[in-house]
Amino acid sequence: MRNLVIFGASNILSDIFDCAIANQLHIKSVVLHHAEAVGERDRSVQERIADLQVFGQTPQLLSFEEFQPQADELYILGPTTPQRSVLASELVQRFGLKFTTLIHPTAYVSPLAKLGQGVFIGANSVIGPGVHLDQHVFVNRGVTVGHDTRVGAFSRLQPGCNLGGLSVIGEAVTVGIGATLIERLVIGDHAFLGAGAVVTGDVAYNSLVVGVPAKFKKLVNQDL
Ligand SMILES: CC(=O)SCCNC(=O)CCNC(=O)[C@H](O)C(C)(C)COP(=O)(O)OP(=O)(O)OC[C@H]1O[C@@H](n2cnc3c(N)ncnc32)[C@H](O)[C@@H]1OP(=O)(O)O
Repeated sequence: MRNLVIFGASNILSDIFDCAIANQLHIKSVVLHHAEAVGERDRSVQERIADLQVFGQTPQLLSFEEFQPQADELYILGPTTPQRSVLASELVQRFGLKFTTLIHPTAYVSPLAKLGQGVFIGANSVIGPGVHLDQHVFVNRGVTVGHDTRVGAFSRLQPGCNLGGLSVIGEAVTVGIGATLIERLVIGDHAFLGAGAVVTGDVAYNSLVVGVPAKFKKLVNQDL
């Protein structure tokens, strides 16, 4: 069994656990690089780790300072930690880490798609031919990405969103839960497409769009 080390915690940590278990990986540790902010409707990383006991898994919780790479480990970033790109660069510079891809066995990834390092693909997602997911893209459950669409580094595709073909999605973009994008769009870096939006036109960088059809709401400053 290969050992998985996860950097950063969030509410989607359990999805990474789930995918690791489905891939028969041993979840060795969760490394926190900043204090966890647990809101009153959240569950803590300790509670999530406790859930794993029934599978005989007891990952260690480590601080960033305690982490030292060991032989036979696979690495992946947690999905929603602040400044994921800064964390990834630091891990590469300090330790020369390479990140694994983690794909749920129920997902379909076209053999004609390309995945960068650190890409996560959740259960029942479908990645079409000619798609390119750049490094550390996080694809949640039940997402479809149409043929030849490119998704930039550190972007997040939330559950059940559907992306048409031939689009170019920037870096650190969030596509909200259940959003739909028609084909041939250009979405700027750090844009946020709200839950359930139907996006029928290009979106400028740092813009939040919401609604059906999606309209500009405000500027956002997403730091993924
Ligand atoms: C497994 C999981 O749980 S994964 C979870 C994944 N989660 C998501 O995808 C959620 C995505 N988040 C959203 O869609 C949020 O509503 C956000 C990020 C767009 C809200 O952004 P905020 O900056 O907090 O905006 P705020 O809530 O103040 O709303 C601003 C305005 O936009 C409207 N608005 C916010 N979200 C939406 C939406 N999805 N669709 C339509 N209108 C919306 C609000 O009603 C408000 O309108 P008003 O100005 O007329 O009052």
